[in-house]
Amino acid sequence: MSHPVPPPLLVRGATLPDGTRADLLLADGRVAALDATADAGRDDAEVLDAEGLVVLPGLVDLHTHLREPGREDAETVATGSAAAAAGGFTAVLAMANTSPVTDTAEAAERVLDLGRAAGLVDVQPVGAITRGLEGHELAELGLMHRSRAGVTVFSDDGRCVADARVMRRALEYVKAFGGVVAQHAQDPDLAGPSACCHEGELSGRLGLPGWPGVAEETIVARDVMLARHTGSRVHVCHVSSAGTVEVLRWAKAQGIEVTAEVTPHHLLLTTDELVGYDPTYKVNPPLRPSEDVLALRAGLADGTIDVVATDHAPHARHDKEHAFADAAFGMLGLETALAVVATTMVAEGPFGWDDVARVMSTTPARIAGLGGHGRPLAVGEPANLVLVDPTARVTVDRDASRSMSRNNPWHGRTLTGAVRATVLRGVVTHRA
Ligand SMILES: NC(=O)N[C@@H](CC(=O)O)C(=O)O
Ligand SMILES: [Zn+2]
Ligand SMILES: [Zn+2]
Repeated sequence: MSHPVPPPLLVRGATLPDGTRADLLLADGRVAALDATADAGRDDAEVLDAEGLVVLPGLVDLHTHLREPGREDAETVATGSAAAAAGGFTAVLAMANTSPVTDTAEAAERVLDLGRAAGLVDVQPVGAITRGLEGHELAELGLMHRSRAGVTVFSDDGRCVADARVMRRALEYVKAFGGVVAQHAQDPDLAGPSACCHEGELSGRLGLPGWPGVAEETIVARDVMLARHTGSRVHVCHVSSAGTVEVLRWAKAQGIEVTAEVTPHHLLLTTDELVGYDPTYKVNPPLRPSEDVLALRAGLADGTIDVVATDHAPHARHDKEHAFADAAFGMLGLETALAVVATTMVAEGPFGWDDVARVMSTTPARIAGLGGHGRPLAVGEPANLVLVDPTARVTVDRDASRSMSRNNPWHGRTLTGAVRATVLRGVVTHRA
């Protein structure tokens, strides 16, 4: 595909993640100059005033549900890409639980092409681990990897690969080409088919069937041992419990190849949200008590949890607006992720912006093997970046979303930090 060459862009007066100030000249899709006088001799450059703004490498989301094909009433690749760009992302991994499931090379290439047609972020398909997400027969892992889509991340997300033998085979298979198996850790026997929130005192009071953190922890414990046994890489999706953080800490100390993500909602929201039975807060894994939230923040701060991933999960009104027990699981996340991380980990936490760049760009790009993303802001690197106003206070309005769906748990909340511009290969994909 041929792209028109974007005009040169001068990002003036930005603060780099390490706190230093610089001008960045972007030309031919790359960082052409980076210093205090980058504008010298480039009168043709369009100027982006970045005074007071932090510049980060474009964000990379390891866990996005774009719903196309199959549920274009909830989201399309185009609307999800627009939401991603508005959230500061330049690349997203599109989960495989679409209809049909992304379990063939053709299906993966179709998602890749839809992403290219939308043109706002790089959409990298995740391949299913098993055919139809059924948990039994391995999908075409090798063919998906060798296809134009170059799939390296495989996940049955939405469902847990409960059969240890299947998980072992998947790990062995992807090892040959350096792939990674991303697990939705939820033991179906321990969690039960109707579980819809955290199992605890509150679920009893509300009369809702719950599932305990141990249903996640036992799967993660099993999977890290399978990763050790096979010498392959496992990634744990949306960690929600303190016990899982302990398992991960132990596994990493052993040198086991495991990485893990936490979602913005699990970093800030707790079971307290459930008292009003609002299905917006129904999500898998469920919101947990504040002890878990604090352990997740500590795990992210000390590197036990590697990345923040959104698990952006749009749902149409007719799937979400039901009694709590009957509503779909999942909540939006792309447009608010950076602000939630800025609020919980920077404004009220131990993170610098270099840490944000690490957990939302550099490390997710490395886990997914996305060469052109998560690169340092340096001369010669692809011009993928986001400009952030670090002190802006923004009250979230779900109706201002680019997503087609409205299941936004942050509606009406005021967060610190706002995305002002997103740039993909030198082209502005979002400006606010
Ligand atoms: N997180 C959710 O509650 N739902 C996700 C599936 C998933 O991430 O497990 C979805 O596809 O809607
Ligand atoms: Zn999941
Ligand atoms: Zn998910």
